[in-house]
Amino acid sequence: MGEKWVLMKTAQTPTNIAVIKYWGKRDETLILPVNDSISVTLDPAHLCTTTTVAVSPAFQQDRMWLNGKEISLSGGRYQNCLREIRKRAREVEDKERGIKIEKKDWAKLHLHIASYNNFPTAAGLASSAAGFACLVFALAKLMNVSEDESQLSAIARQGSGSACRSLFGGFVKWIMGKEDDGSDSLAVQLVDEKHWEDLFIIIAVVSSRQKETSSTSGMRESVETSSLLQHRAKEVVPKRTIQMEEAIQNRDFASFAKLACADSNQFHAVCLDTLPPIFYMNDTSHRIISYVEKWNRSEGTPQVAYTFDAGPNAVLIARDRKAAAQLIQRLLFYFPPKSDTDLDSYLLGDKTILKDAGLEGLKDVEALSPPPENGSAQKYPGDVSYFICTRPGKGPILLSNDKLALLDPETGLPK
Ligand SMILES: Nc1ncnc2c1ncn2[C@@H]1O[C@H](COP(=O)(O)OP(=O)(O)OP(=O)(O)O)[C@@H](O)[C@H]1O
Ligand SMILES: C[C@@](O)(CCOP(=O)(O)OP(=O)(O)O)CC(=O)O
Repeated sequence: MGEKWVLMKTAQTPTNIAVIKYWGKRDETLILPVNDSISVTLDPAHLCTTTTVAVSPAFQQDRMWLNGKEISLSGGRYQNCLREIRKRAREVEDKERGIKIEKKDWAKLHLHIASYNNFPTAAGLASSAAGFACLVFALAKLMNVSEDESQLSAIARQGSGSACRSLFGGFVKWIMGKEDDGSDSLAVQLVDEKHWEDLFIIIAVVSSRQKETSSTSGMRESVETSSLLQHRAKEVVPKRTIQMEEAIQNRDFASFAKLACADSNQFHAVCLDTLPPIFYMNDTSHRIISYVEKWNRSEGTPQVAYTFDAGPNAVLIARDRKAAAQLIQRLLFYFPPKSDTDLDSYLLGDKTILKDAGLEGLKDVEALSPPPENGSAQKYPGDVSYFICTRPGKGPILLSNDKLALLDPETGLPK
């Protein structure tokens, strides 16, 4: 194989947000969780990772570029994913270009990987989830791997636990599994993204700075010190998971919202029960919870569910477009943009909701009246960096348009 050909594949993979949280491992290396978790996949049109993987006999070593900068692949998580996917590589032939890679060649061939997140990395928007899922999915396609998405999810899991749930669209369950080798700890799709089309999701990005305690070290400390975590994993989550699956199957928003909010709150209670305590939410997060709770109570039935991962950003899931329009009015009333920010850069993603809410420009935002359910009309301009409007979305896809590849087809280096 003295030739200089480059063979590549590009994939796009969504992020996901857990509505029943994964928090705590029973095996740190294999990344095996202490409980099942359930997530909703977010529309990749608004939040996604794109990854191009390439192989060539000319490459001297495995290399990776993340958001344009070269990063090291020496970490155990990258190495575990690369090893597991290489083990499953099969023969690949491109007759037109006269390229043939035998199964045994993969052990010697090196890879180039370029990845781009269209949202802030390590800001609590699950970049590691989309990132590792995309890496494993793209490599599986390049290497003609025959394993299905669930089996691939068990490899992505070894990059980052939550990544296993990004191999599917819609609602996804990560089954914790029982085996010591992790072979039964994998993701399955509960329903696809068309099952519950009414849902609308608004993310309040409260801070896009990198967080102080990573999920990995935070959950390790919780496992070591929180007795609430033990109770949650043994007694609470098993029942809650069954109820959540039922709520999703029946599109029962009231139960869904009750369970999702309770689970987010319990996860943050576990963080507080950790020694030393971990604070992921801030005053803005707490305010959002309180506004949503008041509004839901005043309506008699939940309009919106909230959930927070290991950071202050709020993920708000509205029961339908009408509720989402009312929600955005409320959010923009309390958290208007700073005077130098225009509405177009303050609200990203699916902007159509602005029209539903009668908000065409900043003048309309300024004219919003205080939500009737809340006694206080105090506003907090600047406390939210921006909003992202999105919906439940589809799983990973292969991009066939070569123009979207992140590596140069001749050199295999970033474009
Ligand atoms: N596109 C990507 N491809 C491969 N790895 C990625 C990608 N994006 C992020 N990562 C990895 O994930 C790490 C960030 O993970 P981290 O858990 O700290 O943040 P996050 O996933 O954005 O937030 P959270 O998991 O709390 O929601 C990065 O340092 C990098 O190693
Ligand atoms: C709060 C969470 O987002 C935690 C995610 O943790 P990670 O999957 O980022 O952790 P590692 O497995 O150590 O990489 C809840 C969830 O996504 O279920």
